[in-house]
Amino acid sequence: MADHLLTTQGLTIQFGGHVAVSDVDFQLKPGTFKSIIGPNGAGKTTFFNLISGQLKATRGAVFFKGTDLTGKGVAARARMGIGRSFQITNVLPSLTVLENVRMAAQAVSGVSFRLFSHYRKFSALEQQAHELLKKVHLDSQADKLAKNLSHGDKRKLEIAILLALEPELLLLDEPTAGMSLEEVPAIIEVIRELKAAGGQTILLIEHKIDMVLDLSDELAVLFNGKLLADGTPEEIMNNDLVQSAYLGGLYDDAIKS
Ligand SMILES: Nc1ncnc2c1ncn2[C@@H]1O[C@H](COP(=O)(O)OP(=O)(O)OP(=O)(O)O)[C@@H](O)[C@H]1O
Repeated sequence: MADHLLTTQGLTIQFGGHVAVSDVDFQLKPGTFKSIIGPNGAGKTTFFNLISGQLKATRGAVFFKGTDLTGKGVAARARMGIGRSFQITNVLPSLTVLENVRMAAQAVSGVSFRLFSHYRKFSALEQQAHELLKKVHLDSQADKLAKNLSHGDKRKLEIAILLALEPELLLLDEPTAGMSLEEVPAIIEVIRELKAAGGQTILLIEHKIDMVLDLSDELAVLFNGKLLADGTPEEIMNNDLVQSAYLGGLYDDAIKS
């Protein structure tokens, strides 16, 4: 376990009679880009919610850097370095793009509003926010109100806000969800550059199989809440169990999206 950034052991959650995540043993090495694939309802988002603390496991445990996260809430897990995006965008609409990121950077730096009036600290945070906006190709829109961004740009802003929280592990839940086809390449490029920069270990949920194969070092397949397979993209694509149980559906999803 020591070599892994994230481990789950027997991770299970039951909603009434339905087991949404079932006895999942999962490992993620630091620096890896791993994607979780699986058909609609397979348990992917629920698995993320169990890692980030939005949901409590019925059984089993999540370990982050060797620490058992049982009993730790969302905020404690975020402070430990787990940053998570959602399928729905999560930005403050009436603030500017820059303010959204600066507020997140401020929260991490612990600079209070009283001290915030201190010009040097303020400008350092603004500088940091601009750097983060550059990483997601949004710096030219820094002064725009977040609500006036396109959907695709809101998703980029959300990633910049997450990066401001300096996560070691980035959980990206379908970053292309709801995007127009024209918007997709830009977000893929942002994620590709994040991977190349190497600052974070990234776990991605995504239905777009081309994107997953293009970016991922490893793939995990969830099916009916169970971890069906885990390995390199090549191993997964050649896995008979995955082929017979799942890949038909995956391609159908990829074509529809
Ligand atoms: N809070 C909840 N209460 C009851 N059932 C839930 C809850 N959250 C998820 N489920 C159920 O758990 C199963 C897994 O859902 P989940 O959203 O994790 O799937 P998914 O693989 O992320 O699907 P998608 O690709 O469509 O986002 C589904 O059957 C879903 O209806």
